[in-house]
Amino acid sequence: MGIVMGPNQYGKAEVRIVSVNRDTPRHTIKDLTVSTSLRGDLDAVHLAGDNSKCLPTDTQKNTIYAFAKEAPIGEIESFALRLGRHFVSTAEGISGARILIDEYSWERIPVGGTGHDHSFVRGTDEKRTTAVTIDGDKEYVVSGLRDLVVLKSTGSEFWGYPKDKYTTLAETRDRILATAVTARWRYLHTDVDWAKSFESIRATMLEAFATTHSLALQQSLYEMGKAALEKHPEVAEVRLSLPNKHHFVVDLSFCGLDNDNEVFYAADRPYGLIEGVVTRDDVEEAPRAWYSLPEF
Ligand SMILES: O=c1[nH]c(=O)c2[nH]c(=O)[nH]c2[nH]1
Repeated sequence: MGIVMGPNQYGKAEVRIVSVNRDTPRHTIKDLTVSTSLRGDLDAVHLAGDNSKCLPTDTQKNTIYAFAKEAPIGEIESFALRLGRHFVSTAEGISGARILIDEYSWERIPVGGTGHDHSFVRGTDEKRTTAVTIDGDKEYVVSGLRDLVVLKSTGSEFWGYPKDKYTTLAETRDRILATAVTARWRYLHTDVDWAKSFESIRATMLEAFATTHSLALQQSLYEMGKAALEKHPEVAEVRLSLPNKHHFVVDLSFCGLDNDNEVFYAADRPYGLIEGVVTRDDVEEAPRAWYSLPEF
């Protein structure tokens, strides 16, 4: 019997970077959290502490900052591909890289018609995300979003489920349906207008959430993924993680009042967690694209 080193990766996690484009007096900003992970011939550092092929995580961090200065960051997918390709092509023994980026939204402070030139207000909590994986000569881009909070005040039912001696939930033909969408979708190639594709997939999933008369959050999940795939041939699969943000009708009978789905108690936990993969049935699976990704 022997003991061997299994799969591993290493890098700098959660590098915070804010980049200001000052080319004109009307500045633009990018606010990102970037994580790098390198993979490859790393037995020596694990087995013997031999660092000769261990590009320091500190250098990885510096590379992120330098790359942001050497050329415009652009879309997060392009920046992640630039970084990943750099590490794999220049670092000895490194054959793979995973670059994770979360982008935070800033909006111009609404001063004058088009907003202030260099003053911004943090947008919503929603993050745009990408996870780029380079594995030898293969490249995978999985983009998405997190914390997109949505709610339907009607158009949602939940009934017809099995009952047993532990069941207390009442069937409902009308309830609030609310969730914070985490979605990631895998692109089939890298020849993509990343910003346009992101905006359209987001809008398509929102429309599907709104227009689906939901008999279960699971059904809404499927409809959201399906709508995105139908409209976006460049996408192979969509993975969704949807916490069911329960809203309970408050019993106002103690003071003789009816409550016709007007006053709710918004519970923060526990919550149902509805997760699923919506995929084309004619594409190859890509487990490497998803390996060790948060939430999936
Ligand atoms: O849309 C729902 N799906 C469930 O699986 C579930 N379970 C539950 O208690 N409420 C709900 N709602």
